[in-house]
Amino acid sequence: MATDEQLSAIKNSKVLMVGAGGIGCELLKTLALSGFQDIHIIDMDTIEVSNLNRQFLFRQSHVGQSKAKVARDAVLRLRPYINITAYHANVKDSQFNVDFFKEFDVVMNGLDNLDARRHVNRLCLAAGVPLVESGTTGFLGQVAIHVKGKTECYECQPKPSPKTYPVCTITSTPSKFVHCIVWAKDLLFAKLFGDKNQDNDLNVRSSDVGTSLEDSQDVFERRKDEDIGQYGRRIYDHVFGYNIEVALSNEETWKNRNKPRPIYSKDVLPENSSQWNGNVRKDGDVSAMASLGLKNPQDVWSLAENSRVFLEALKLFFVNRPKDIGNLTFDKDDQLAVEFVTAAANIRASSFGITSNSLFEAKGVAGNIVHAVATTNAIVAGLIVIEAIKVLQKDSNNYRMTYCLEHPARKMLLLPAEPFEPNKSCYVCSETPLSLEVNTCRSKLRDFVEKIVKVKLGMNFPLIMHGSQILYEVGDDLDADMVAIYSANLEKVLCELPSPVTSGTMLSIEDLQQEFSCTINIKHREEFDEEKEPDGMVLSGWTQPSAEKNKNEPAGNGENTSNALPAEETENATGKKRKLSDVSKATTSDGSGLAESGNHNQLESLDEDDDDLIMSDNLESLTKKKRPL
Ligand SMILES: Nc1ncnc2c1ncn2[C@@H]1O[C@H](COP(=O)(O)OP(=O)(O)OP(=O)(O)O)[C@@H](O)[C@H]1O
Ligand SMILES: [Zn+2]
Repeated sequence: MATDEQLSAIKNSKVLMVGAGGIGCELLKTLALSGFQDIHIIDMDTIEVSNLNRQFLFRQSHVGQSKAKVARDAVLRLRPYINITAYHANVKDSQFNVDFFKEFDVVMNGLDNLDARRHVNRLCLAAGVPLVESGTTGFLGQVAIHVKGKTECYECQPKPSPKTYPVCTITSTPSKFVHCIVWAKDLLFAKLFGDKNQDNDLNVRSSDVGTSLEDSQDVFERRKDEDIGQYGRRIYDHVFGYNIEVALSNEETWKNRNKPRPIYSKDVLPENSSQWNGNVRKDGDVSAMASLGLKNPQDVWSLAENSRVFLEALKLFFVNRPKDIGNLTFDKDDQLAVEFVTAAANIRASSFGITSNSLFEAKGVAGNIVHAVATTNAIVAGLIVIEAIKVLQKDSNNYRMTYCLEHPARKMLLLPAEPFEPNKSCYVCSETPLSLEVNTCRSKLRDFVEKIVKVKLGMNFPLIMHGSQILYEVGDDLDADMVAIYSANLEKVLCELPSPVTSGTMLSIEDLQQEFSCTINIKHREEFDEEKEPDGMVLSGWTQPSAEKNKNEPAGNGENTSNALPAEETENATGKKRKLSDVSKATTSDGSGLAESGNHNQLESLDEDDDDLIMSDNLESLTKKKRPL
C-alpha cells in the first residue's frame, strides 16, 4: 500500500515513458493503476500481429495502428479521468528536445535498441531529469536508475557490441548453422534484393580465384529476357555449385576441414519441376510455403524441399514484389524473406555437412529472437514504477538497480543492487576527452562524420569545431552558403580542411539536440590494418579496448566471447570497486555473448536494435553496501 506521501507525489507528477511495446504496455497499465495522472508516451511503431501475444493492450483489430495511441486509449478505458498524451513519433525527432524533457519529473524507458537509449540518456542528462532504464531478454530482466551526478549514466559502462563473425567464416568456411544464416541474410539476400550500392562480400573470394571480375559482377543481375525460373536456377547453381567448386580449388583451406559438396539444381530437382500457383496466405502475405503446400513451420525440409522453396521464394519476389527489389533489408516479420533465407541457409548447410533446421528455428536465429516472456516484462514494469516513485520522493538512499534472474541466486529471483557512482572517465557524463588515431592526409571529414561521430558517438545533429572555426554542422536553419561550405568540407581530407586537422588537433564535437559535447584528441597514423581496423581509424578512450589490449586477444574464430572492454575499474556508489570485465562477462544482449574484438573483418549476426541487457555475475560486489549515496 502506498503511503499518503507517495500518493501525493505520484498524483502531482508528470512522467514520460518511451516505448509502448512489451515492457511499455505493462508499464502504462501499472502507472495508471498506481495513481499516476499525467503520463506521456512516445512510440514510433505500429502494432504487428507478432506483438499481440504479450502486448496485451492491443487486439487483432489494432494491427497497423499506432502503438502509443492504442495503448493510451486502452488504458483510458481503465482510468478515464487521467491524462495520457500519446506521440506516434521517434524519440529522436527534434520536437523532443531538452526543453521538452525538462517538463517531466522522471523518464522511463521501455525501448529495444541502443541508439534510442543513448539518445534518451543524453537528453535526460542535459535536462537534469532522472531516467529509469529497463530491458528484458526472455527470463532475464534489469531495471537501472540514472540520476545525473548521483549514479552512473546509461553510457558509463560500454555496452556489448552485437556478436560478429569473421568474414572468411561466413563466406568460405561455415561450421555452424548460424554461419549459414548470416551468409543467407547478410550476403545472398542483401545481394539479390537489397541496395545494389552496398558493399557485399559475396563472391569476393570466388572472384579472387579464377573467375573474371566481370562474370562475378554480373552474375546476380537478372539478364534481359531471362525467364525467372532460369534466373533462379542460375543463381542457385552459381552460389551452391560453382562457388563451392571454386572454393574447393583452394586446397590449403581444406587441409584440416571437411570439404563442402557442390550442389547443382539439376541434381536435386528435375528440370521444369518448379511450380508456382501464386498462393497467398490468409494474412495476405505472399508465401513460397503456401504456394508449395508446405504447412508446418516446425518441419525440417529435405534438400529438395529447400531447393523448391528457394526457387519459389525468389520467383515470388520478382513476380509479386518487384518494387521491393533493390530496397530490402532482411526483416524477421517478412514471411517470404524468412522462407528464402531459411531455404538458402539449409542448402548451404547441406553442402557443408551442417544439420538443417526448420523455418521456425531458422527464423529465431535470423531474427535473433529470444522469445519474450510476458511475466518478465510485467515484473520489470513493476520495478520501474517502484524506482520512479523513489525518484519522486527524492529517496536517493534507496535507489536500486534490480536484476531479474532466471535461476534463484541466494534464493532470490530479484537481485537488487546499489547504483554505481558516475564513471569519472565516461565521455558522456564526465568531460573526459577521447582520442582518435586517423590518417589525417587520407581520411575525409565525411569518413570521420559517418564512422565516428554518427556511429560511435551516436550523434544526430553534430557540430564539429576546431578552435573557433566550425568545420561541419547539421541543422534546419543553416543558410545555403553554409550548407555549401560544409558539404565541400565533407569531401576534403582532414589535413586540407580550412582549419587543418593534424596530429595534436583537439576537435570539439557537439550535438545540438542532445546538448551533449565531447572533445577528441587527433593522432595521425599512417597505416591501418584493413581486416582489424576496417574503419581506417581507431577511437579510444572510453568506447573501445586499447590497441595494447587487442594484441593479446585470442585470434578470432568468431566464437570466443573475449570482451571488448578496457580493463578499467569503476566504483559503485557504495565505494566498492568492480572490474568492468567482471561485470560484463555475463553480459547478455540476446544471450549470445559479446563481440569478438578479433582479427578479421566481421559480419554482424545481430541487428542493431537488440536489447542490451547487462547482467552481472559478480553478485557480491553489486549488492554489498559500504557507503550510502
Ligand atoms: N527511437 C524510438 N522512438 C520511439 N519508439 C521507439 C524507438 N525505438 C524503439 N521504440 C519502441 O520501443 C518499443 C520496444 O518494444 P519491444 O521491445 O516489445 O519491441 P517490439 O518491436 O514491440 O517487439 P518485437 O521487436 O519483439 O517484434 C517498440 O514499440 C518500438 O517501437
Ligand atoms: Zn556516464
